[in-house]
Amino acid sequence: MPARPEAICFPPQQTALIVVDMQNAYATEGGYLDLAGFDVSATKPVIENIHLAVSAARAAGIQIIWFQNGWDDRYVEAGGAGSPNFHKSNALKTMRQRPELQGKLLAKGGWDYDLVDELQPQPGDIVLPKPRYSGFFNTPLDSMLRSRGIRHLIFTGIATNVCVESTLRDGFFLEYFGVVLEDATYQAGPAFAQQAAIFNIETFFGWVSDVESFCHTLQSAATPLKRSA
Ligand SMILES: NC(=O)N/C=C\C(=O)O
Repeated sequence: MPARPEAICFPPQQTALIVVDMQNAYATEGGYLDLAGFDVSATKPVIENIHLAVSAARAAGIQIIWFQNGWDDRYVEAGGAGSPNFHKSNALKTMRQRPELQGKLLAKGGWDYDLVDELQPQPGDIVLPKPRYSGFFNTPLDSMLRSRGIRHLIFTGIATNVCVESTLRDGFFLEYFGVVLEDATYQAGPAFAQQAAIFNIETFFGWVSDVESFCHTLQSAATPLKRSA
C-alpha cells in the first residue's frame, strides 16, 4: 500500500482494522469533547471515510476491532484522586465543573458512550471496551491479536493525538506494525495536534496512508491479473 515514509505490505489474514472510539463522546455535537470545548464540527467526513475503510476491510476478510472508551457510571474504573487520569481526563474535569453531567460522560450504557449510529459492529467484529487512552492498557487486546496471528494494525478513529497515537505507540513497543489512515482520523484540539501526531507516527512509530489507498490496495489484491494474449 502506498504510505509515508514508504510503501508497506500487510497480509489481510495478519491484519486488523482498528476503529478507535467512534462514540458520540468524540464525534457528535453534544458529546463529551464538544461539551469540554473541543471542535467536533468536522467529523462527518471522517465517519464516512471510516465506513468506507470498514467495508473494504470486511470484504477482504480483515478482522475489525471497535474500541469503546469509558468507565462504569460511578467512575470507579476511571480512578480516584490518586490516579493521574482523575486529574487529566477532560471528561472527568468537565463533570466536576458541571455536576448535572455526572454519570453521563463516557459512562457505559449511556448515549455518550455509544458508537455513532453510522458506524455499528457486525457479527464477527470485536468490540473492545478500554479504560485508558491506549487500547493495550488493561485490556485483552495483545492476546486477542497474538492468538489470531495478527501483526499489522490499521488505525482509524478519534482522536489521532490521544487514543490513536497512544495505541499505535504501545503496539510499536509490542512489535506490531501500525499504519494510520489519516483521512479517517481526527484530532482533539487544534489542527496542529493532528499534524504533530501524524509527524510522530510517520517519523518514529509507524506509517501513514489514506482511505483511498487502503481500499484500492485491497481491491487490486482481490482482482486477478489479466493475462496478455
Ligand atoms: N479517544 C480519545 O482519543 N480520547 C481523547 C481524550 C479523552 O478521552 O479524554
